[in-house]
Formats: sequence, structure tokens, C-alpha cells
Amino acid sequence: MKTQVLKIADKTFHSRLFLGTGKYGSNSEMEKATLASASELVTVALKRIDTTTDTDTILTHLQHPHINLLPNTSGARNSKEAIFAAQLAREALETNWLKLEIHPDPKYLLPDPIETLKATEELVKQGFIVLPYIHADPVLCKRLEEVGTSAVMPLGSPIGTNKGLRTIDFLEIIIENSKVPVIVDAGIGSPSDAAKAMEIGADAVLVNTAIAVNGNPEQMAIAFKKAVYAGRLAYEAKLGAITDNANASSPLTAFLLD
Ligand SMILES: CC(=O)[C@@H](O)[C@H](O)COP(=O)(O)O
Repeated sequence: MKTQVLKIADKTFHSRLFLGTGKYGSNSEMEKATLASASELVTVALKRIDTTTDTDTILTHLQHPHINLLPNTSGARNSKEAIFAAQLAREALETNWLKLEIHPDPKYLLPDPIETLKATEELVKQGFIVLPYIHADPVLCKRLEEVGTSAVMPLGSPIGTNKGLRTIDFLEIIIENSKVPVIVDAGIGSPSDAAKAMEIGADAVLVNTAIAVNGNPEQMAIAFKKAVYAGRLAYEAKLGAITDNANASSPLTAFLLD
């Protein structure tokens, strides 16, 4: 059974699992896991792109017709650095799609909301399709919509922590109010975290660490693929209401009258 396709800006996606490409043991391991996941959108840090050779680079391993590249500005500490990185990425990868990441603090890698809003506004004016990585802040999401963001990418928990959906209450508010796709990004540590994000109505999830550093990335990628599919299927079918009182599954009357 197919789930609804996801539309972001000018592209449609059949898979709602987006992947990072860092932290793998090798490029070929990354390629195998990415293909196993069936992901159609993968993010690549601009600083990891080697333009001096076209052999065995991260990019050569991502050359598959169904895979779209989403360059990211990881390492940028403010809007000026992010805008510069975005322009280099557009030149190098010939795409105007961008995952905007501005995290000046090296310990928690938390995104700077003020610089992110400023950079989004400018990059949209410059013709970029901007997908900003942000804290799970419903107010910021609205401000980003106003300046033309194409999606929002609120965090579940800090990057690389595998702590799961620590921000779930705020993710639910964002999902309820968002007019653009909501992609839960960062901290998703297990397939069940990904399924939960999809069940509450996230449009997609982005996962890196939990797959890349696993002993068997290919198998874990398949587990995430199935979890994202299951979570979305359940969301579209609509989950049952949670109640305080018990409700018997079969009638109790006949037994009580005997
Ligand atoms: C690669 C990338 O974009 C990460 O910065 C992203 O936020 C994923 O986080 P995890 O590594 O926690 O999955």
C-alpha cells in the first residue's frame, strides 16, 4: 500500500526518510545504506565536498537518479557565513536547495534562531529553497513561514545524541499550525522514534547518526525505512483515541448474567 507523496517546493518524494551522509566508515558503506533506505533526499555538508577529484568522493557515491542532494551549511556560526556557504554550495552542486544550519555553540550544536531567521529571509530573496534546522519553536516556525521558508526542520533532541523526541510537545504544536512541511531532524535514535514522529503527523524525518555509526548501517537503514512507512501509514489511517477508562474488547453482559 502506498502512502501519500510528500511535496516540498518543486519536488515530490515517495520516501519520507531523509538521510545525512556523515559519520560512515566509508563512502561505499554510506552508499549501500542510502540505497537500502530508499531515501530520495540526502544532506551533504559543503565542507566535506572534494571538488579536486571526481573519483571515490562522497558525490560519486550519491550519483543515483532518485537521490536529490541537499547541501547544508554545517559549520556556519552566523548568517553571513551561512549565506556565503550557500552560494558556494549552489555553485558546486548546481542546486538551489539548502539545509540551513547555523549552530555557533560546539557543545550542544543548538541552532541560533535569530541568525537563522535573518539568513532564511536573505536566501529566499536570492532564490534558494531553504529548509532551516531550528529548535522546536512554534513561534519561530511562523516567522520563518512569513519570510518564505519551504519547510521547517525542528530538532527532536541535540544532533548526534540519539535521545529521541525530547521536544515532542512542541513538535505537536508546530505540526498543528504549520503551513509548510515539518521535517523532524536530529537526535532520532531508533526506528521507533522515527515512527512516533510520523504518527504525530511529521511530514518527514532526517536521520544520520543512528544509521551511520551502527555496526550494520544497511540493516539499520532498512529498519528506519520500514518504521517511517509504518508511522506514516498509521497517521493516514488515524490512530484511535486515548481514554482514561478501560473499554472491554468483547461484551461482558452474558457472562455477568450467568
Ligand atoms: C547530517 C545532519 O544534517 C545532522 O546535522 C542532522 O541534524 C542529523 O542529526 P542526527 O545525527 O542526530 O541524526
